[in-house]
Amino acid sequence: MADDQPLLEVENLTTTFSTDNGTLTAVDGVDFTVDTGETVCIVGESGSGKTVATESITRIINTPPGEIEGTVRYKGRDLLSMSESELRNIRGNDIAHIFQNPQEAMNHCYTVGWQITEALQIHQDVSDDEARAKAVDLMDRVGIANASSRFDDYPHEFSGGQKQRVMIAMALVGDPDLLIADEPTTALDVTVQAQILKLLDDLQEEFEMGILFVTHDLGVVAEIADRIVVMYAGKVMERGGVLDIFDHPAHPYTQQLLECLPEFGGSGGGIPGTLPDPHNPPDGCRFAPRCEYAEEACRTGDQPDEIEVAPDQEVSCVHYGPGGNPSIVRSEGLGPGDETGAAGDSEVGPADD
Ligand SMILES: Nc1ncnc2c1ncn2[C@@H]1O[C@H](COP(=O)(O)OP(=O)(O)OP(=O)(O)O)[C@@H](O)[C@H]1O
Ligand code: NI
Repeated sequence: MADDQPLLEVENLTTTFSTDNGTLTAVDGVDFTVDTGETVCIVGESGSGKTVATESITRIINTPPGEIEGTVRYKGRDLLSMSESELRNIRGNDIAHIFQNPQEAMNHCYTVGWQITEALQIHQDVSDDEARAKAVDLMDRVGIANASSRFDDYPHEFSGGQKQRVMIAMALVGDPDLLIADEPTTALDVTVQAQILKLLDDLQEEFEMGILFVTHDLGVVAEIADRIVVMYAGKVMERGGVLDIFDHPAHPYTQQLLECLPEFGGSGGGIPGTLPDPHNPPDGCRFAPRCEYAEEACRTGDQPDEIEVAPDQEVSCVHYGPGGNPSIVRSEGLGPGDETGAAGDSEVGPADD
């Protein structure tokens, strides 16, 4: 792999579904990259297209009714034009997924150890004894205490956090270079959530994985992200390094997401209003109907091209574009020194490590 080539490179990804009410565009021309060893978080409200975008990468969404277009390169190889059998080889081995509900992903009728062993033997030609030893080792590495004695326990004998640890162990069997994690801690209580995030962070270092992490929770993002991609209604609104986005969010949507956080003086509630109908999105910026700064220019044409507003920080907003006046948005946005609590000195701010 060339040094300058990202581990994962997604270009103009567009995923549509045919429904009884016509065609719905869940992901609409999205670009992003993930490098080895970095964590990229896709954030946005429910229905933004985060899951569909990540599940389009390895084509685990059903087509039909879905249809995926664009380019998805993994180590330079285009996954979208790959045969199903080649792709099956990539899934699990090179790219692993973990999901929100470990409950649903597990088989209740088999022991946890058996399930990890089974996953191992799909990927590696190892004897039963070797597979068992490796499974116990993996259980140990994901922090399951007394792994060898827990091997023959059934899923219901594990707590929610332990089940997610088991799912992570199963994801690691093929020694993946990219881990796609879709809200893996959302179903867990806050303490367990923090433990799982720490585990992923440790494993990332150990296994040198890139992580593509989906969440609607900016508190989680602050903990783990290197870079953030903010999605809204199938489009990318803003992207940048986590410190930059928390310190000086440029898009009004990003600003509002941050302002909702209790740590930033918000109520913890959501942004007023709802997402547009994905069958019939509005002209112009998708967020314009809910944006307090929206002007006529925001409601015409397509989603604005992304403009660089700081090194490696880009925003899709008319106010930053040609003829726009960024101070309209910036002046009332969160920024360093803002009295409601700038990211830099708030507890939710990302730890710089
Ligand atoms: N199989 C499907 N058929 C039709 N529409 C779908 C399908 N899967 C997803 N969608 C639609 O695509 C859009 C994006 O959904 P997606 O699940 O990606 O959102 P999300 O950002 O992951 O939200 P959440 O935070 O709730 O998980 C939504 O409007 C959703 O209803
Ligand atoms: Ni989702």
